[in-house]
Amino acid sequence: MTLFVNRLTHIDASLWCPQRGLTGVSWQVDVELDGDLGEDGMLFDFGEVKPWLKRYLDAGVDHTLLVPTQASGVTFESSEQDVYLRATAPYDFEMRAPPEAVTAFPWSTITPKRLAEHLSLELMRSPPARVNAIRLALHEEVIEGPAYGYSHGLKRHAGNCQRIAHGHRSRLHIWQNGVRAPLLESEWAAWLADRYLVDSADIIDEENPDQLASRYHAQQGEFFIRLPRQRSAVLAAPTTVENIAAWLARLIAERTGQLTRVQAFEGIDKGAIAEVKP
Ligand SMILES: Nc1nc2c(c(=O)[nH]1)N=C([C@H](O)[C@H](O)COP(=O)(O)OP(=O)(O)OP(=O)(O)O)CN2
Repeated sequence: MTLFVNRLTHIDASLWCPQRGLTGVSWQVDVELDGDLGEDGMLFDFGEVKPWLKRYLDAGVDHTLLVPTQASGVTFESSEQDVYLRATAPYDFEMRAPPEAVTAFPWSTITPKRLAEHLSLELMRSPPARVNAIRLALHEEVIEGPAYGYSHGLKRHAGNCQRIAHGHRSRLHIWQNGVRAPLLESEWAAWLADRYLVDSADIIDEENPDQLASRYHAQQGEFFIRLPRQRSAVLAAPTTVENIAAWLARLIAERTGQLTRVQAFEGIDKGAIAEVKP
């Protein structure tokens, strides 16, 4: 017997991509379980499937930076105290963080399919009662229209969003004077794609003006990141989705002189709306 639950939860993370660099991802998670029925006629109570899988993902890959340690140009060092990542392609990148902020794989590239197979195997090391096979599938949300992936960290967040490089793949909706503005949506989504969004308060001095470095202390420990300034976007506030929506609405209203409303998503199905008069 096979039990399935589609879109059971989602993973929000960042990925070190040898072609694109730091990339924000959001993957919907589907699961199939093979096994035998119990006396209650169930393979595994649906009410328990979600907490079981979410607990595992939240304690693992979710809200981490996924690193393919065999990718060309990648140096990865880990100790009990912290992990250090240096990459040289497609651009110079450095990150230091507590170990739980990173998930490293001895691979040259990370794809949703390969990651799903790996997670399925790992879950099978300690399967739920009566389950004899686990198959996860990870896929991007189907988005008609513009979408962009970004990475960030929220140092004041009490949970895993404090991690300096986790990300999301998000829709972007823009209205001007009450009318959807698809051209602006495409332009701004393209500009935002694969950027690192940073609070100006967390930026530290860099000898090289082309580089941007950010350092902060949060509940989980010390975080540091450095990347080219042109791969970043600087906000004068923490990079919550509320502040991202307000920042974008203000920028677009100023540049176009029109009443602008922005619905910014943080990953799948949630976000914030801000409206700014020029
Ligand atoms: N009001 C806000 N709350 C939170 C924000 C925010 O911008 N505004 N941001 C975050 C984090 O950035 C985080 O990445 C959001 O992740 P989320 O998917 O909400 O995390 P959870 O695992 O807690 O949520 P699930 O729906 O359970 O996956 C947090 N809060």
